[in-house]
Amino acid sequence: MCLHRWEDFAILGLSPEVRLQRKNLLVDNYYQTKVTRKLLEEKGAVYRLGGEGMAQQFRGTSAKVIIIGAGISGIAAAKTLQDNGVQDFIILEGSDRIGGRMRLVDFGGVKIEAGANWVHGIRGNPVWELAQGLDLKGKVQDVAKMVVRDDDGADVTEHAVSRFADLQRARKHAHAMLERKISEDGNDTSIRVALRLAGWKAIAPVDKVVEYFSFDFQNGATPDVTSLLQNEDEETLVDFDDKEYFVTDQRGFGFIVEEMARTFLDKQDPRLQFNKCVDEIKWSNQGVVVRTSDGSEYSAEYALTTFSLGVLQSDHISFVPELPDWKLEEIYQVEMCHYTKIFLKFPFKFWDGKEYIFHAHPKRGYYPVMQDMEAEGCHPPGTNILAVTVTGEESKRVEGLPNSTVASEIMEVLRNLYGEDVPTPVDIFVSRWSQDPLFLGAFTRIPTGAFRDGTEKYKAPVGRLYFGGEAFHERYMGFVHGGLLAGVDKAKDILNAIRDECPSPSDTPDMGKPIHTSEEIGEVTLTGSGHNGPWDNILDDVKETCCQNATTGLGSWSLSEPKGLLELHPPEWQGSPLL
Ligand SMILES: Cc1cc2nc3c(=O)[nH]c(=O)nc-3n(C[C@H](O)[C@H](O)[C@H](O)COP(=O)(O)OP(=O)(O)OC[C@H]3O[C@@H](n4cnc5c(N)ncnc54)[C@H](O)[C@@H]3O)c2cc1C
Repeated sequence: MCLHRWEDFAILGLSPEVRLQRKNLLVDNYYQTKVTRKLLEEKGAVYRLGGEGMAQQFRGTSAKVIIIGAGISGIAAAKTLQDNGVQDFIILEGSDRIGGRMRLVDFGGVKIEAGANWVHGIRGNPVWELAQGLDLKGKVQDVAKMVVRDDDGADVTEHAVSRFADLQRARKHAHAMLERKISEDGNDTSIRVALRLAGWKAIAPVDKVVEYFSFDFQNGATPDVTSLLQNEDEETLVDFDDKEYFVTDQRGFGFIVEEMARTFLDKQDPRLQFNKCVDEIKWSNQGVVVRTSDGSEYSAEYALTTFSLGVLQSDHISFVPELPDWKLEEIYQVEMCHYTKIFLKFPFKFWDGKEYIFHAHPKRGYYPVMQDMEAEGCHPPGTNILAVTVTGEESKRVEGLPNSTVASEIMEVLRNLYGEDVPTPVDIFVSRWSQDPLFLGAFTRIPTGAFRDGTEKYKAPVGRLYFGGEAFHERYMGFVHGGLLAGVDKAKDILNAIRDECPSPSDTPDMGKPIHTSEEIGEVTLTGSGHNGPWDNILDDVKETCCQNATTGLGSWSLSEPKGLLELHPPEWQGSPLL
């Protein structure tokens, strides 16, 4: 950290009793952190977080960086910091596990995925590389292995296949329209408008389910409210490929996050703290103070949130001061979609042995997509589990119902499709992401007209508070790979900011001459309020820290203690250990 102004010192541990005075100073960052931690953790010293009038009486833990959330984004961010020499971070996770929206659940004798299940796009997808590295079992889905049944159970697959082809043609027209719009005015419209102009109408139940599978099942929302400019480009398809790998590995999709964490976090690593639900974030240009619902406080020079967009848009977190208008505008122009996965266990299997069973119901989106969980390459025969997905408004409705009602609604559908002999399920699981306060929805989606001004502001931090998580990846929003890459990118932004604080002498022409002598660096004077009371101990701590620095090769610091003043004479400039 370069200390330029008097206020900058406040973050180091200022209190009315302690003064840290500046004299042309450039202090080793590692050293400062240690002193600050000692002041705060061991002595419980009260200090002010400086800057913009944000005075804060603080009792808590401090670190260089706080990461909020231990989903794939938070864990990837922490690993990126660690790999680049920043080990002084704390991860605060509201639940008692890592993985976030990658969650394995015991159900009906096997383990099923309550959240993310597919690696979307294989070639070049970093998530695929991680999955391959762990030999994660699963299968590339083959949508051709489908059956489409109308609400009376009649097999209408042939007709549906021709309508899939019609929709594909309409999408090509829509894509041409998208290119034209980009080159002409850049004005957005909905996918619905583009499809209609291309001659596609979804009136018949078969058309509705064909369209549903092509859009809602992927985006979690209808074409009516989905951006043509942002969605029809389908970056994931373009950058990777159209293969979809359905993970059935009994270690779970989230195993990739667990394994990533294992590479840099010890089993009981105190840097990863569970059941720490953040409810307040104070931010400024000097640092961040985070409060959790159990009353604990954490301060850091930088913080990264990886909340889902649903959480960010809720009133569960208070930002102090309120986020600026430009940031709120960016956050509220995108939306959290709703996506519910339902698993039913039956005493025996009675449904079509196809990967996908589509239900063409007059009401669009009414239990429309089912999956045989013992199709080839999935779970073993005899598992007798059927998966059903609902999205959007239906998802919200279904998540508000008790399991018994959801089961009866699905039973009615199944008895229409397969006859009255269909047995009653022995168990049911309904994911309820939209009702879980740690998620409040499934994933981010982009409505029509979002990002008219580009995504720069969306990506930007406020003060020293950075925004990660899948919602903040400009290309792969909504996906596991978006979460992963957003975590890595934001951690790199923080690393860059740390580097910019204390550029090494060689690359800071504006610092004038290289800093090499203690005289040029200056000195820090820590003045106690006398030699009685706790400040004696703090001075001892400072001495101890300096000695530690010396033994860890960070340079030797000379100490003198004339008349209640402790003068620290920095050693020859070594560069930050973080760089
Ligand atoms: C049903 C469903 C199906 C999906 N299917 C796929 C799929 O097949 N393929 C795909 O690529 N993507 C899919 N996704 C999206 C994918 O799961 C996410 O994009 C990805 O997991 C997001 O990771 P993240 O780290 O950004 O966020 P999260 O996984 O949400 O991690 C954020 C973490 O923050 C924690 N947290 C939240 N609030 C607080 C708080 N106040 N204090 C402290 N901690 C807090 C949460 O507990 C969580 O652990 C699906 C999502 C859902 C819900």
